[in-house]
Amino acid sequence: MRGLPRWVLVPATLGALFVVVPVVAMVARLDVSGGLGGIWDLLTSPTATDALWLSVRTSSVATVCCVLLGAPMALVLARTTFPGQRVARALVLLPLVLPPVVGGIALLHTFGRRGLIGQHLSVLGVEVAFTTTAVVMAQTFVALPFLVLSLEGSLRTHDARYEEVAATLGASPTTVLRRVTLPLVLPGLVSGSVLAFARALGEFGATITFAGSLQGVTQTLPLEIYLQRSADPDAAVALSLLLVVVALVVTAAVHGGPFGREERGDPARSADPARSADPARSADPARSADPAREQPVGPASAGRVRAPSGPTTPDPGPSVPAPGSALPGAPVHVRVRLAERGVDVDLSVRPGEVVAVLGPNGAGKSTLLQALTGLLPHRRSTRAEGPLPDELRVTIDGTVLTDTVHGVAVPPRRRGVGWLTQRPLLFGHLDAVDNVAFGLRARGAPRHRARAAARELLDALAAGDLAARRPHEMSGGQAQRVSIVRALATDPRVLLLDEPLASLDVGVAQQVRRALHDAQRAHPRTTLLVTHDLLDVLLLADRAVVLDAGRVVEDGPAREVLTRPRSRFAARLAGINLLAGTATDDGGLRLGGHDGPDGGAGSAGATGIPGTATLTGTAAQVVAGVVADEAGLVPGDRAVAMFEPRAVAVHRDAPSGSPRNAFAVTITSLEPHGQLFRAWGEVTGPREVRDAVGHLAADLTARSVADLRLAPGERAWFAVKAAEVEIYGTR
Ligand SMILES: Nc1ncnc2c1ncn2[C@@H]1O[C@H](COP(=O)(O)OP(=O)(O)OP(=O)(O)O)[C@@H](O)[C@H]1O
Repeated sequence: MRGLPRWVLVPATLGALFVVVPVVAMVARLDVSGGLGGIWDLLTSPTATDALWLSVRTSSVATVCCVLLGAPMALVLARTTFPGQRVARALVLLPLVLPPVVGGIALLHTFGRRGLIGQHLSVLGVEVAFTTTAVVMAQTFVALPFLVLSLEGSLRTHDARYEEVAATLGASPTTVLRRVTLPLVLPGLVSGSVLAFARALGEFGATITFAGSLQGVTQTLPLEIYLQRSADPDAAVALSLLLVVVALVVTAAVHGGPFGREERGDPARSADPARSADPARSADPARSADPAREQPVGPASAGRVRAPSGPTTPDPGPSVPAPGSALPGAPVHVRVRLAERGVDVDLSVRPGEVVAVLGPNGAGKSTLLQALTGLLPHRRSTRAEGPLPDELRVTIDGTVLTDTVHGVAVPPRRRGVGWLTQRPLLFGHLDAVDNVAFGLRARGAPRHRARAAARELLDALAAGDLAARRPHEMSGGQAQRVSIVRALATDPRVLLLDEPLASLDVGVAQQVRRALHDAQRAHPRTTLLVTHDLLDVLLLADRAVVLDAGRVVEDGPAREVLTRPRSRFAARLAGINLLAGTATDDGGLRLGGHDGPDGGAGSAGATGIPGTATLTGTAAQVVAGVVADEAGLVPGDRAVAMFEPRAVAVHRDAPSGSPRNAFAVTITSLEPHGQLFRAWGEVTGPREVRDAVGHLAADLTARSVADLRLAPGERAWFAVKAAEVEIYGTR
């Protein structure tokens, strides 16, 4: 009863009684005066055994027909979209709402001697109506929706990305269906089959209408019960009981068996690091951007790593070159212009380069990666769409993999692109070895060789102890490590990492980061890494690209982007305050005046005192600072002013005295930051100033927080000396 209100028991009990009492009443009605022998004679009479045997046979065949027809129907309904899909689903489920007798009439008009199809079959000497085949057809007609509904529901609750990952590992659509989709939804398929069998077993109306009632041919148990009702009511009750027992045995056997507990083999619920996730951690870059929270990763095990086998020759032998003797990865060029998603990005990546793709939610990072995997739904673009039609173009190592203008679309399995997501997406019905071997087998390697190679790779990447474990027996971090090995096993030319550490605890993330770091050192691959974590950028990336609103707003060497950010997102990630504006003629920064650091609007009037202005948050727009030597700024150039949170002094009242840059703020959050507290304040004042400054961070001691009585929602002033402000150009 945990979590449930007690009153629920009342309707639940009533419902159970509503089902059970009539069955009990029927049993009570049984005439046992002549002893059990009399009942036994009734049940074993030739008509009864014929009917039972026919029912079991036809229901079994009908169930097989339901699986053969219904499983593809469920797949199409759950995994595709097409015009009229709702109508199609309604039609498929029609037999659920139709009285069975109507179904029988419909079948008769289709397959009867003078029916739509039956008349042609008749010519060929094939009669369907009033045969055992007609019984199976009637049962299939009424039972099919049960299987489709059950399986479609199961498919929809399972993440389709398991199948997408399998495709990127090299599996053909049929292999994905056979080795991933069906095992994934097997419990749903079995439940659907049981439902279909039970429905077929009890079928009456359609059968009697379409197949008639001929003993041994079409007279199933429900028909026999109906006929006995007037001839011998006791026999009808005994046979009814028999039907109940058969239905109960079948249902109990399946539900109590290996498929009864769905979660046992359900990878969607296993090894999901999201279980231990701290959502706030990945949502706010500033929170995770604290290098003090983790120790740097060392290349300790890089030299031990051995190479994964090639995609078509899964020989587990070759060693990876020592770190430094970089195998050049493949050069990548990707162009994504999708009006629907507001994304317009053109990116080239050098061979072996690791590019961190940064940006706020909805910036277009996943879209960029999807374009590379070949999983982004698209259609061929035409010039008729306008001057800038949607366009996807992907080349890897000079080979065009996607080109919507020329209609090129190489499927994910032939791209040589490895894809790692936030969830490990390990296949729950396979152990770690078989998960890693999956890609090799999909490329034709014999099972024993693929497994041997997988074992060696797991050992090489320090995950050998997990070899025999299924995903639900692993922690989130262990599953993610196995997932990395699986992605590397097919030796992808390009590796796409879509926040693979985002849901992991700090310590676990460190292990997984180490695994990635070691693998990259041992065998450099061209890599795109989507992350919100400063450490990922610092330790894994050569270059950082910042996206905002579907555009590249910053692109440069990773360390430079973090130490000299030009976009607000990168500044926030790096824990730096960044203000955008234009250079003044005396070394200051006039806020706003151009599109802002991330392309946002902003234009400030020039009423401040250049160079030494105090920002009141209401009227002044010029920030005083020190212009970087190499900036070479001329007045009017786009520029940013940068200062560290620890350089910010916090006051409750407007500061006076020496000239300072001062900002009126409303405190939005306070969070621990190492030994200090970091206060975030939203700048108040005219829109131009708010656009140019946004949020500012200030670091202060716990004592200062207490003395100032700072709390979210309180007003305060953030002040920074001009000497602490660095000004440099943005283009
Ligand atoms: N299937 C889709 N159909 C239509 N638009 C989509 C779809 N998926 C994403 N978008 C839109 O495309 C834009 C880019 O989304 P995308 O998922 O690439 O962003 P992201 O940077 O990866 O965000 P996040 O950090 O939240 O994952 C967003 O405006 C989003 O709403």
